[in-house]
Amino acid sequence: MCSGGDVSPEEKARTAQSREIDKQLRIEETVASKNESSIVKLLLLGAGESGKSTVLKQMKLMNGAGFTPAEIANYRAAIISNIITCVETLINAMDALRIPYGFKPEADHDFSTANANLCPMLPLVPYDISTESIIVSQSLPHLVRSANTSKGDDLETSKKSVKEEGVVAKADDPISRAAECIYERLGGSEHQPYPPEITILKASERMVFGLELNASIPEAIKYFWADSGVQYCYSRSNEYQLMDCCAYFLSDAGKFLSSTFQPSEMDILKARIMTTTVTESNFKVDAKTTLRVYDVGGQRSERKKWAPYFQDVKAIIFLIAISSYDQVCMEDESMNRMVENMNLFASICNHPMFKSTSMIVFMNKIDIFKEKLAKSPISQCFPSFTGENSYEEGSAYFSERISELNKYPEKSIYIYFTWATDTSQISSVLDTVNSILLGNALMNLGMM
Ligand SMILES: Nc1nc2c(ncn2[C@@H]2O[C@H](COP(=O)(O)OP(=O)(O)OP(=O)(O)O)[C@@H](O)[C@H]2O)c(=O)[nH]1
Ligand SMILES: [Mg+2]
Repeated sequence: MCSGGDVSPEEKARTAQSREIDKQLRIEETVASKNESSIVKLLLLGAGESGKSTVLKQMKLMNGAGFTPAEIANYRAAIISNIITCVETLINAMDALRIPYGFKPEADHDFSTANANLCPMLPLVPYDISTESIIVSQSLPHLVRSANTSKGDDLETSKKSVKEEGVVAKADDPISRAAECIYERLGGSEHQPYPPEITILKASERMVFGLELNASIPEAIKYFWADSGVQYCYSRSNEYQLMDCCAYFLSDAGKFLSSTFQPSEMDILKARIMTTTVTESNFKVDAKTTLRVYDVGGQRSERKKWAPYFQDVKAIIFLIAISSYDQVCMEDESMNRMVENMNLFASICNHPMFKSTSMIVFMNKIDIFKEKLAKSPISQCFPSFTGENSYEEGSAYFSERISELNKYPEKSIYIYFTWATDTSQISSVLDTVNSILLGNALMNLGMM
């Protein structure tokens, strides 16, 4: 046994070395634990098609990550699929809404003229608002989606539940009635004299259409999209389920369907792929901090996958398509999309796990919202809206409706109006969000 004084120089060196290693390990542990705590976890939540994956794409672009060749190829296939789906949807909607090809909504469609010239089977009563409901219920009953859409129900609106508040009625005006009269007179869906281009599209099997890209298809789509009846049908797209990228892709289908086509960043931002798996993306924002972003599927069937990601969340960006106020849900046609958004937001915002989680709301798709306001009054679906149908008043109304859902007075809700497919608009919003999330230290890093 050696006493303290008898320690050999080798022994001393080994002890010193061992101490040094222990010290080093402690330093590494501290650094590791510091690294761990610098992961900022952010969830992108919201109903289907609200724009979550589009915001994630923008974050990737802003971070300089771009898209890999495999991703680009995947988006090219998605764009072809989006085009096919949009054409199929519109063809079906033309029959469902009873609109003939070539229909011109801007023509003189005075109801009495329409009766006299196009619909001899109908009684020749002059158009009069007081007889409107009788005429509609006798001749066009299927245009009225449900009993509570009739005009006499206005007095009842204050008693309606949240779900009933967002009732989306089918168009019921002289133009839609004139379209239907002509459609019926031409033989309904069975005997319509479809133009040859439409016949090509109707006859194309989905797979053949998608894979072979038959040379006549792009020309047929060009003709189809230019058709005034199809354009009128498109203007009523809130009455059925149509992708928001429809006009972007169909207006230049020839380019997108060409075999040499390579999608640009904008094409990829516009492409729609429904999310069915939760994805995790990490963005290094500085030497110590990583932003970990989770993108989830927003359709009802996808929401059961959300809960496992709720632990230790620093912030939630909740997306709401503000343009969806006059649309119904894809998964439940009796539910207004905006009402669905509000219910979903309330359940997330007031979840006990998110009592002190920063809640950032993106009221998204303001570009579509602005366009819609001109023809679709907010008050038709939200009778408590009594303002002017302007962007300022409409956005203030929905912003207030969202804010008042928060039941935690100590928690702030940050609301932004976004256009997720516009890189410069969303970048400036994300920069502001950056300062909320990470503080000034992480500003000017070109990422959140
Ligand atoms: N015009 C316009 N289109 C948008 C905007 N934001 C998203 N879109 C489009 O809306 C469609 C749906 O967007 P996604 O990002 O896939 O929606 P999501 O919330 O991820 O949908 P799920 O994955 O089903 O939950 C895509 O075609 C987008 O290009 C916007 O601000 N304006
Ligand atoms: Mg998605």
